[in-house]
Amino acid sequence: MSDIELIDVCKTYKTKKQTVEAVKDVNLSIRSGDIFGVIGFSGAGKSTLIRLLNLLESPTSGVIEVDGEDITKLKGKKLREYRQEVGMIFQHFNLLWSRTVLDNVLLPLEFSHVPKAEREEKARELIKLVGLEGREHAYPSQLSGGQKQRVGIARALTNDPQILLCDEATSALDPQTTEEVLDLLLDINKQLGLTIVLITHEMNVIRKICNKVAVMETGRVIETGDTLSVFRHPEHEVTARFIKQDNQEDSEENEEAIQYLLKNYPEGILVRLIFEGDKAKETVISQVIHEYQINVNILQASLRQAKQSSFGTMLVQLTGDEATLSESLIFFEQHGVGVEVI
Ligand SMILES: Nc1ncnc2c1ncn2[C@@H]1O[C@H](COP(=O)(O)OP(=O)(O)OP(=O)(O)O)[C@@H](O)[C@H]1O
Repeated sequence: MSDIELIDVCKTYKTKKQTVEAVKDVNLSIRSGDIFGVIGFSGAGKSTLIRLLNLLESPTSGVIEVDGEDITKLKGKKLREYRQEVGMIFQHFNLLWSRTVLDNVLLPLEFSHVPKAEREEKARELIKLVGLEGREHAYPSQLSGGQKQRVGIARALTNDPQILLCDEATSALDPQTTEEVLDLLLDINKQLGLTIVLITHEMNVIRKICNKVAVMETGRVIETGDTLSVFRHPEHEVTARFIKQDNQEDSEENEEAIQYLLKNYPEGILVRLIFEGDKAKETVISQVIHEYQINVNILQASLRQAKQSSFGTMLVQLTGDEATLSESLIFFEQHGVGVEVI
């Protein structure tokens, strides 16, 4: 078990020149087994939040409870025990370059005085779990970025943590490798029942593996909820910007293509429809054609994979008289289809 509850958490840094409210009035509920993503632009307060969770920092005010216990009050043995329950992986891996894969994974086990035979067995088991069997004696410099992060993950799991914190863990990796590392994190979440809290500035990371998301801006959480519903109905402009960035990175539906479509399909309106799952869209579109005197011209369609489900976007040209077009847009929304007029 590892439910995490942040209640009115604030962290203020005071320097000679200024006071920075890095984390401000944050309330979050992270359930055991969640993959909880925190997204925000640089300076939003993500790293501070993660440092509060692993107690590298303590809050200026507020409470952080893990399974009902206020961790900010922990001292001595209890504090050490809590720290063991929390594993962490980093953007730049933080491996020791003079040690082999095996020795890097062994290090935390040496610190916690696990008997020699036992620690070697444990390290080898974890190296296998992360898919690096056979590379035990390689040095970090001989590994690819994805392999280095796998070592980071194995090392983070040595003390059987309940919580894994990921600090921009895929930001230094190419898209293909990012995909592989995210798959591994999903696997670990499922196999070991770990709660994962990750911070990122990449919305595709959130979409692919997080079931919950919180969006931060200037220290505050401005939006939070199930990933799918946040993607379908972003309430805040910052969230919409992150989603747009994700759409543009992964599909050809970029600004240039839209300009081309607007120029070549000047009649009526150009609309982006957002469907959850892949099933209902044909039905809704044929209902619209049937009920309203409009034409629907499908220009582009894509299906995006999210953790809990898939969701699709479709770029369509709708032509007909203005009042009927407006009614048809309302019909789409009433049938659970997101509508964005371009
Ligand atoms: N130790 C510190 N002393 C003073 N100010 C700090 C300290 N740590 C962070 N800050 C300030 O707090 C704010 C939030 O920083 P934080 O690093 O948590 O944001 P972030 O979202 O993680 O951004 P980035 O992705 O750039 O690290 C920033 O204005 C930062 O300058």
